[in-house]
Amino acid sequence: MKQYKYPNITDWKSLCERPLQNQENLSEQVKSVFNEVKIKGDKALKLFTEKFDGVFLNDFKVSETEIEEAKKLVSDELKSAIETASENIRKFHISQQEEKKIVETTEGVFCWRESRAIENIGIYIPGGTAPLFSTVLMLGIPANIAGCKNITLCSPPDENGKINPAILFAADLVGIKNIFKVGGSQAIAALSFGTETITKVDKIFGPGNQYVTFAKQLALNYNVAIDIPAGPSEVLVIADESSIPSFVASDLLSQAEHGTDSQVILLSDSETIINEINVEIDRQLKELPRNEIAEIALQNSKSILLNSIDEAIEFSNFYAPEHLILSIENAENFTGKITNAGSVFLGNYSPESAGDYASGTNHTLPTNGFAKNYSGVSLDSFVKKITFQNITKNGIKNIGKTIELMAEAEELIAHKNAVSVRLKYLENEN
Ligand SMILES: NC(=O)c1ccc[n+]([C@@H]2O[C@H](COP(=O)([O-])OP(=O)(O)OC[C@H]3O[C@@H](n4cnc5c(N)ncnc54)[C@H](O)[C@@H]3O)[C@@H](O)[C@H]2O)c1
Ligand SMILES: N[C@H](CO)Cc1c[nH]c[nH+]1
Ligand SMILES: [Zn+2]
Repeated sequence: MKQYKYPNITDWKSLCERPLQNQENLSEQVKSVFNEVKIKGDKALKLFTEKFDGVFLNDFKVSETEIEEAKKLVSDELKSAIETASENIRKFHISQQEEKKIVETTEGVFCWRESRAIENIGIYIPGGTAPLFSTVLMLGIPANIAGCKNITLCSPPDENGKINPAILFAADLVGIKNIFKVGGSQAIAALSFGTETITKVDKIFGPGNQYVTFAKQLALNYNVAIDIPAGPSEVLVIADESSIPSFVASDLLSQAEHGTDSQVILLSDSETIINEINVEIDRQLKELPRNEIAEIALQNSKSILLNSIDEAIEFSNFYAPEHLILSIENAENFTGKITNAGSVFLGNYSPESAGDYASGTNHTLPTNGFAKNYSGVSLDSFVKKITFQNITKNGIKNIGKTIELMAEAEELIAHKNAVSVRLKYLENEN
C-alpha cells in the first residue's frame, strides 16, 4: 500500500481516485460488443464467449439435468451454510416491506403508495475471478419477496463451458429456472435488447467488473433500468489504537483479493497502528492462495495518517466507500457522522465478510464514489411504487380553490376546468 501522512485537504481528491482502466478503450470495446449483439444476436454471443471466456458453446441455456448434476457436487455442509445465509438475508429483506399508509393530506383528500414488482428482471452473477454464488442469494431472495415474475440469470462459463455448481444450487434454491452461460458485457447486451434465446428484461441487477459495469450504463439507452453501478469491490477501514492489526489486515485483504482493480484504504490517527497493520498485511498475504490478485490490488491501495478520527470520517465521507469498517473505540458513537458509505461495519467483531455472505444485509453495493448518490440493493430495488389518491366530494370542495388558482397562474385553463366543472356540479346538487 502506498503510504501518506497528513495530506493537505487539496490532495484529497487525487487520493480518492479509483484505479481505472483506459476508459476510452473500455467504452469503445463495450459499445462494439453491444452493436454486434444487437445485429447478430446469439451468433455474436457465441463469438464473444469464445473470445473472452475461451470456450465455444452451441447452447447457452443451462438444462435441468445440468442443474441436478451440479446440486450433487455441492457438499451438504456448504448447502447448509447457503441455507443459513439465505434465512438471514430473507429475514432482513422481508423487514423492508412497507405497510400501505393512507394519508389524509386535506380533509377528504386521501393519498397513498402501493408497491408492485418489476416483472422481468435480469440478474448478472460474476464468475471471472471467483464464482460469486452468494450474489445469487443477494439478488434472488429480495426478487422473490417482491414477487418478480420472470428472472433471467446470466453468468460466464468456465473453460469447460460450465457454471459453478454452487451458483446453480443457489439459483435452484431461490427458484430461478432461466439460467444462461453468458458473461461480461455480452450478457448485459443480451439482457438489454434480447436475442433469439435470451429475453429482454426491464431491469438488470448485479455486480461485475469494469466491462459489466460500463455495459450496465449503456443498457439505460434501451429503456432498461439498472440497480446501481456496482463495480470493483472496495473497503475503507478507520483504525485507532484500540484496533487489532491482524483483524484489520484480514479485512483489507478480503476485498483486495476480489480483483486487480479493487482498492482498499486504511485511515488512522496512529502511525504505530498503521505500521503494525502493514506488517500483518505482508504476513497474511504470503499465506493467501490468491495473493497475486491481492498484491496488485494493494499497489492501487493507500494507508493515510490523519490528525484525528473525526478527520478520518470526514475523509471517508469524501471518498464514499462501498464498505466502511469502523475499527475504533465506541464505534457506535460515530454512526451519525457518516454521510456517504454503502454498508458500515462497527467494532472489531463485524468483519466485512459477514455482510458479503451471511449476516443478512445485501452485498450488492455502490462503488467508485457512487455511495454519494446511490443506496445498495434492497427490497425497494425490485419494485416500483405507484401513488394512488381518492378525493371525496368534501375533499374536492376543500382543495378545489387551491388547484384552480395554481392552474390559472400557470395559464393551463383546461387543468383549472377539471376542478371547476366538479365544483359547479356539486353546487347544483345542493
Ligand atoms: N460492488 C459490488 O456489490 C460487488 C459485489 C460482488 C463483486 N463485485 C466485483 O465484481 C467483479 C467481478 O469481476 P470478475 O472479472 O471476477 O467477473 P465478471 O463476471 O464481472 O467478468 C468476467 C467477464 O468479463 C469479460 N471480460 C474479461 N476480460 C475482458 C476483456 N478484456 N474484454 C472484454 N470483456 C472481458 C468476460 O466475458 C468474462 O466472462 C469484481 O471486480 C468484484 O470486486 C462487486
Ligand atoms: N465483497 C463483494 C461486494 O463488493 C461481495 C462478495 C461476494 N463474495 C464475496 N464478496
Ligand atoms: Zn467480498
